[in-house]
Amino acid sequence: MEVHNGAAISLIFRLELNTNVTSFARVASLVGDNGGDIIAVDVIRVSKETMVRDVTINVNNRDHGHKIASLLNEENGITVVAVSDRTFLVHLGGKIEVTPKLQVKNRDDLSRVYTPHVARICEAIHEDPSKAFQLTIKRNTVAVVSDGTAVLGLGDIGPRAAMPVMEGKAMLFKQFANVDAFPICLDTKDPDEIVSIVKAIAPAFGGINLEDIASPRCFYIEEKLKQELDIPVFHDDQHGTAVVLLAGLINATKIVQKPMESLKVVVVGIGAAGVACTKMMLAAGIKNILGVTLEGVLHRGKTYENDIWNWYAEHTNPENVEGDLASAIQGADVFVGVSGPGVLKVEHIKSMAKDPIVFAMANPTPEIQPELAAPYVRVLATGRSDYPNQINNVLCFPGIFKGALQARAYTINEEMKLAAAHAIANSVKDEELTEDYIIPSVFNTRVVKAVSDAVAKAAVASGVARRESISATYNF
Ligand SMILES: NC(=O)c1ccc[n+]([C@@H]2O[C@H](COP(=O)([O-])OP(=O)(O)OC[C@H]3O[C@@H](n4cnc5c(N)ncnc54)[C@H](O)[C@@H]3O)[C@@H](O)[C@H]2O)c1
Ligand SMILES: O=C(O)C[C@H](O)C(=O)O
Ligand SMILES: [Mg+2]
Repeated sequence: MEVHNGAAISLIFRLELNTNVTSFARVASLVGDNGGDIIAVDVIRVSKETMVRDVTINVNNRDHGHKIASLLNEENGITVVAVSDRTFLVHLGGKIEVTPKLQVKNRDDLSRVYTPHVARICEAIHEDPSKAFQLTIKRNTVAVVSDGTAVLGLGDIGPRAAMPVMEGKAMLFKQFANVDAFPICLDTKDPDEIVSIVKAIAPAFGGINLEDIASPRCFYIEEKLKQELDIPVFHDDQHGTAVVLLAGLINATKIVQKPMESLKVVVVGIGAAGVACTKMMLAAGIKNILGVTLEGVLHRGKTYENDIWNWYAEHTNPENVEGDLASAIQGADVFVGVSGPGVLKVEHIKSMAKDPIVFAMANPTPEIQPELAAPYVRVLATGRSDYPNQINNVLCFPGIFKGALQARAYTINEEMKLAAAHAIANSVKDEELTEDYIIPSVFNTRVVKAVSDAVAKAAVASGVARRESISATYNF
């Protein structure tokens, strides 16, 4: 079986065929024989002797694409005019734009949306700042803030390179929950500076979604902002991931018929996601959790430079196991990977308890390739959309913010996160539940509605809502 490290790349080859010399069938066989997968063909131009076609071909990686391009070019009667990567094409000029809600058609309209009449709106908000929720975009707008230090599993690639991910998150906020979101990538890694910038931009927003900020700084930044702001501040890589992980685990344990409290769980990568997932699992009643870092299993008897690891060692690993992943994973029921590619080996899985549950959630390349793990596991999930069971925070952040905004919540608290996790888990009905369907699809529109309703209700019940009469509107 072909094992690839990334998702298949879709390339559009613009080919000019000399129809006196060759035919399209020759292209198809050359591509097919060399492992390419033709998924679409468009005719661009036809003349007496030539035909120009755009042929969309899925290849394994860039080298594979280059190889197919040279083979086609070497063939008599075929000229490769251009090759475009479809993923780059969808990113040209960015992925989002600002669209006005109404048209300014005449001077009268202009005087209302802008000077002079807008001044009355400004004064009304000046007199009563809570009116910002009624009279500005604040009520439905979230800032997606990153410093580019932990972008997916790519690491510290900087604020410019982080933008495509943040634009993607903004797109998903809009498409799935009709929440407007702005990507804001900051050219600073100074935690206090980040806090003060986010605080300063907060008036425009109803919520702050922190994204891809490396640990341990992310904990300080989030805590400080939560203290300073009266709108929800939510580090997606921590809490969004933890919510979806818990949802997946609730359903996976139904399949293997093991009670939560009995589970032994190994978490690899004790950063933002790993810490939050662990806290969520502890809250769900799991007692035996072991955290594995590059230095080995976190245990008591050692003082770590990273303070959160000292907390971790205190609150997990009841038997105070030492050593590496191989020793930690013996007899484990669940593997949770939020680290990087290639961490988990088949040998590790073979040493797990019966019916192993493996959640290899590193992006874009999981801790083990699903094709390698599949024969040895009972339930397998990744963070990616191209395999079954996508455990990804996209199942949480649109709905949890929608619910929080709907309730005009001050914060997103534990009750709201738990409500979101159960709403996601319950979106898969018992009769639908299988090893390959423990978590609903991102495209299941029931999920956002279920999550936002449950979260808004939990906000009211836990006393953090500014608005108690909640009726959501969904424009999809
Ligand atoms: N599927 C999802 O929804 C989801 C959500 C959040 C994060 N993630 C993924 O989880 C990973 C971590 O993200 P984060 O935000 O927690 O980043 P982070 O930088 O806060 O933490 C990553 C941690 O993993 C550790 N690590 C890296 N390689 C390791 C290895 N081989 N063994 C042990 N530890 C290792 C790092 O030292 C660091 O402590 C990334 O790949 C990210 O894409 C997935
Ligand atoms: O961006 C994603 O796909 C999930 C998560 O936020 C991550 O950082 O990997
Ligand atoms: Mg992220």
